[in-house]
Amino acid sequence: MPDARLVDAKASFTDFANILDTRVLRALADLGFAKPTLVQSKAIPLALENKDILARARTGSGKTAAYCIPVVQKILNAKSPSQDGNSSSIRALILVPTRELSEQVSAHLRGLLTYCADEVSVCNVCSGTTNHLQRTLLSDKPDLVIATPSRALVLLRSKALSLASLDTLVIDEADLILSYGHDEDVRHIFGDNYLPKVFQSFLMSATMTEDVEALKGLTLRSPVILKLEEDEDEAANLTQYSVKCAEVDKFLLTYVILKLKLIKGKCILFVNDVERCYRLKLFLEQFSIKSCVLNSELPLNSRYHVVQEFNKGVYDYIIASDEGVGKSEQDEEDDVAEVEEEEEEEEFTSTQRDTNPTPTEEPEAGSSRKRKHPTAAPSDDAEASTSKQASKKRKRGHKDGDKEYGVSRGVDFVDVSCVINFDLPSSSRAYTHRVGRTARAGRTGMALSFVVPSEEWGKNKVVGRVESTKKDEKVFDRIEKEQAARGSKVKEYAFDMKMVEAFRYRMEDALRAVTRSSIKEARIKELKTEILNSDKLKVHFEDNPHDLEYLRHDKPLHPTRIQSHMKHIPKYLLPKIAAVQGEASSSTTDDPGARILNMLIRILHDLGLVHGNFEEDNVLRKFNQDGSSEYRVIDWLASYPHDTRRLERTDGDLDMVLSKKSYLVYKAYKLWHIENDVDVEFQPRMLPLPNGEWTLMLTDNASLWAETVKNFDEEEDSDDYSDDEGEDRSTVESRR
Ligand SMILES: Nc1ncnc2c1ncn2[C@@H]1O[C@H](COP(=O)(O)OP(=O)(O)OP(=O)(O)O)[C@@H](O)[C@H]1O
Repeated sequence: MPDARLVDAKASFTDFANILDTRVLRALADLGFAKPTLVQSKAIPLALENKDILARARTGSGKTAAYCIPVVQKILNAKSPSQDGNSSSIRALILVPTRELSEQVSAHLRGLLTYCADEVSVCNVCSGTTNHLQRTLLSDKPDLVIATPSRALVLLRSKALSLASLDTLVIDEADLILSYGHDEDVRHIFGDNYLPKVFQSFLMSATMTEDVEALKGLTLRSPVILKLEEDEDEAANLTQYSVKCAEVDKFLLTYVILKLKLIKGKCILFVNDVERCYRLKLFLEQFSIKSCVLNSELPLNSRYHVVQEFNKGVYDYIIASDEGVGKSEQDEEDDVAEVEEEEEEEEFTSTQRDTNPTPTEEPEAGSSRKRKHPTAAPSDDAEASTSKQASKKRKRGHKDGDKEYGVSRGVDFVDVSCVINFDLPSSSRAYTHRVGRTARAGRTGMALSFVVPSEEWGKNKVVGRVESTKKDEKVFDRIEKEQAARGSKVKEYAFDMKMVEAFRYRMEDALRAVTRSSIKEARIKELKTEILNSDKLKVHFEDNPHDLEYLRHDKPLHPTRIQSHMKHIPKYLLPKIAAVQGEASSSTTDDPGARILNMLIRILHDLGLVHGNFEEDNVLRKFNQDGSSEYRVIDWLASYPHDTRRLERTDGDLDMVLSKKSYLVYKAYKLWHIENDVDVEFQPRMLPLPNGEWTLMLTDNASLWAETVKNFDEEEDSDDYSDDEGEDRSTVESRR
């Protein structure tokens, strides 16, 4: 459900019963769409009056349905018996900037068409199917085609796609479509006589940019402009922070944030290129922090699957790169700055200049009904500036990889708690879209951006010179200004650097292990795996969709040595548990609940004091990795009052008993871990030992537990609690 402030509280979809087909209304109800969002309630009736529409509404405001609903309805109207419109033709074209978005729009349309799929056919020509299949599908003249501009142009040129009967054209994410390098393609689509003279157009955009202005001139006639401005309150769901730090400190802070779970929930970490994706993934792997990568190199199916699974909650961390786009936008913003400078110079030298520029937002009612020809000569300064920038942009050409990849824009990531701009994007527009992946659908969210000060740039030998962060300060200035104009503030985040510093040694150790060759190796390995997943297994997964759950994208790549001790945070690095410090005073309390609680915290504390070699893998640390688990244990024990007696009884001999228990718990954990090669999410349980004591069990594996208990007698008298992984392994081997 989108943000309540974006929903039209006074309206309901049933209010549209006179203009929308009952099958569409039913599908909307199934999708859980009860009330339209503001952009939907405004756009749908106007669109069904055949008006051209330019809608500017913030990310996550429901723009997709705002155009999909009327487009579907128009097709149903056209095909209704009264219109005698059963002849097949392509009636609507939806242009999107990325293949990710084409998938998302298709999925939304599939939902909308649940009850009329026989009547309205849809073809997504970016879906990764073969050219041959696409041509066959298009020869059947689907009612609705979804494409990126470049894909559409290829098909138009080869005559596989004909738009002669087009009724509706939608350009979604209009502010992005040119920045994905589609500008030439768009100009050809509009300029090479592929489109009929009359059709209805929609331009949907999160921001109003010069690209949108350019498209507006190309495609809209007397449009209705829906501008759903954000006010301060609307932006309040998103809290934005920045940290000025050296390149290497980004790794340090990310390690601390993720390992200590300072952020709860799902997180997208944006980096600026593919290599950085793997560098960060391998770095986190050193600490057994699992993550998936998303970048333009990966096959479309894998990318799509990662997003789906992330949305379902299978993964917590995605490291995404949006390499191509920000660059061109940075150039564009730099160009604007350059052009502005040039103009300032001109202004300075020329007294002839018109000092009253025409207002940018004109009432549209009286404007010409003709669509502007794309090659028309620029008529004013603004267009001259635009064309200067456009020509600069064109000169730069495209990037390698899938230029139609893009996850920072438009993709509906669900329930993301935090966006970390590990690398600051290179434009303020890219920033807006990246942070728009959180605080969606009425939820709160946080964005944290690392900004490398110019005097720190290029100083670290291990991470080298990271070109993309060279202009961080300049870009950040723009970001701050743009956010301020939207009524939002990017606050400075103050980390407790004293606490963080303690982690530096480990961070540096991990960073050194992530060498260039290991990154290269990981990149190739991942690509191979994903291509295999994508192609060879595609058929299998189509037949057995449930098996997809076994296809994981967050497996460790392990091209570099993993140091097992890095997996855990040593006790001395952990923030102190407040209750332990206060135990003396609270132990005298009369409140039995508080006493139990206090004692348990003491026990957990003491569990951290097991003999020397256990330091690296002790149980308390494991608890602390999951910030809430000590409280889970406490909650659990509080609901078992009979344990209290036992614990009180053992209180006098606490150290001895707990050392033994710690050993068993540790042993169980180690065996489980080695056997399964997984990081277990522990659900602590209190279980009886053969000697009548109780201990914490950290695994649900019953046979493993039985094994541990069976060995208990043999080990009972042994003082050797040495941390010998070899011994653990052989125990596992012998059990096999
Ligand atoms: N009327 C509605 N009722 C309930 N949920 C809705 C409604 N409209 C849209 N949503 C949901 O809100 C989320 C955001 O919608 P959508 O992706 O269309 O936003 P958007 O404006 O296109 O955002 P962006 O600019 O980032 O692409 C989606 O999960 C969508 O299913």
